[in-house]
Amino acid sequence: MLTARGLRHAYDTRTVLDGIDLALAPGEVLGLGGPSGSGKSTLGQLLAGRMTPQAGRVRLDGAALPAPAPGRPAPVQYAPQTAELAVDPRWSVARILSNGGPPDGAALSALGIQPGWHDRRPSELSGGELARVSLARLIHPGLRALICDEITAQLDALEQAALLDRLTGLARRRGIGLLLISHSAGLRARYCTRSLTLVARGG
Ligand SMILES: Nc1ncnc2c1ncn2[C@@H]1O[C@H](COP(=O)(O)OP(=O)(O)OP(=O)(O)O)[C@@H](O)[C@H]1O
Repeated sequence: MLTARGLRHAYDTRTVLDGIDLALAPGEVLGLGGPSGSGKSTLGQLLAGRMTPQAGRVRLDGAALPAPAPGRPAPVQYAPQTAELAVDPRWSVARILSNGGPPDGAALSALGIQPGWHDRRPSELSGGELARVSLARLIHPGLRALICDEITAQLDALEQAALLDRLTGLARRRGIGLLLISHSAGLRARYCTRSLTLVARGG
């Protein structure tokens, strides 16, 4: 179980999040909405340990998130909106997929990663294919929670459904908690068992 208690975060003097509590159970698909600038990406990065909250704490099964180490991928991963910016454009798909350790074969097959893509560069994939590769590189046997930050915002409806059907199925089978950050209430209603909404803070 990934939990957050009393999270607070400010950029300079501007408080973006304050008093945020959240729990993400294994295999749960939880939605996170809220207006632009309300702090969804900030919260996602705090939950994945990419930033440290100025107050409050994030815990995985009651313990602090482990520090990243070579050969030990983080149990909570953050998938950003723009897959192109998350991968090295000079690398082959095979290299991208094996960068954090041996590729997780079952995850590759669940996400529909084709062997024929392995020798290609990111620019030689469609947006939907690259989004799948970008997600697959984050999935490993020890993954407990995946924070998905508007990962389908740049995809058409068919690609969006193909990716989210595959990803939510995999997460439920493996007991991976998914946080789906999305502006789309329809998407959250379709894929999430429940949804939280951040409100914009003044000033
Ligand atoms: N590194 C930063 N330095 C200063 N301010 C930042 C930084 N990152 C985000 N902010 C500000 O914090 C607020 C929350 O940003 P955040 O990206 O978390 O919101 P969001 O809800 O994800 O927005 P969107 O839906 O548009 O992606 C915004 O006003 C943003 O300008």
